[in-house]
Amino acid sequence: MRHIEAQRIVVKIGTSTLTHSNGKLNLQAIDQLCYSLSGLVNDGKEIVLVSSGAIGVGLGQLGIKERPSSIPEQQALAAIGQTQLMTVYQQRFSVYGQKIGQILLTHDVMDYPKSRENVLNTFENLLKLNVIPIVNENDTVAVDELDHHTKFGDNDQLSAIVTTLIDADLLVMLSDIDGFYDKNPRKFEDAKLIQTVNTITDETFMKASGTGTKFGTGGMTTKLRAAQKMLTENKAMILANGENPSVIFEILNGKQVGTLFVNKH
Ligand SMILES: Nc1ncnc2c1ncn2[C@@H]1O[C@H](COP(=O)(O)OP(=O)(O)O)[C@@H](O)[C@H]1O
Ligand SMILES: N[C@@H](CCC(=O)OP(=O)(O)O)C(=O)O
Repeated sequence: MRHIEAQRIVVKIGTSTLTHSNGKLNLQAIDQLCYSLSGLVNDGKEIVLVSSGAIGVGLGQLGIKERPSSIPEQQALAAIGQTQLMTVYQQRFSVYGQKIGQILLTHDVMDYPKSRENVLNTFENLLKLNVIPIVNENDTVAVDELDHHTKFGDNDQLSAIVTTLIDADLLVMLSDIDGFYDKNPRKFEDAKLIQTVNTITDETFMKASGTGTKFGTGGMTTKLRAAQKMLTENKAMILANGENPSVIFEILNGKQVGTLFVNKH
């Protein structure tokens, strides 16, 4: 058993968990996610959801099989997919009487004190109202250019930024894999799950590689960067399989699932 005490929790869910490999929405996962998070709010927890999926859902809607490589095309798909994604969240959360709000952010939100303050105020007020803020990167304005501090398409690190900004106790990262392994389990059958990570070094990064599906973006590397930020902030992160998002209840009950990234005390 693990001792997990968390009141304010950020949950990040990736495209590969929200969509099937044919590009269609994984309604079972989405429904279970909405049910679980609503249940936690009813139990008095403060929950923020960082949800990817805009580009993946946009692809599915247009019936496009491959993710285009150009940023403008991806941005257009995100604009299409984000509204569909929020519509589905709105429908599914409302079944459980749960209200939601949308927050679109860029990675540089922490760099500008006024933006930071305004975003934080929005989060605090939504949480006070028992609303679940649903965050995604503002894909339309985010670009990967040297004159701009943002990096397009990395919600793993964005979720770590949000966790830090709102001073949450725990970041739960739901992916399409059971946790962090000593090598990529999709390539190596003998890969072993690591249950706890206390420090992240270059050696840790050597164990990580790219994405598991054609819709995921950062692979394990961006998840490790997020975990690294959490350890620097003395916060905890759990990486677990989001196939059944109700796994969050097991996590909060201290069951040994996924990989826990935490500083040694
Ligand atoms: N050491 C590792 N342990 C676990 N997964 C790894 C590792 N190295 C690479 N991966 C890959 O990272 C993938 C998860 O990242 P990604 O596809 O970006 O998912 P998401 O859409 O949830 O962000 C896994 O499916 C796996 O293929
Ligand atoms: N903002 C993008 C997601 C970027 C991203 O980090 O995706 P993922 O690797 O699936 O978590 C979108 O909504 O499609």
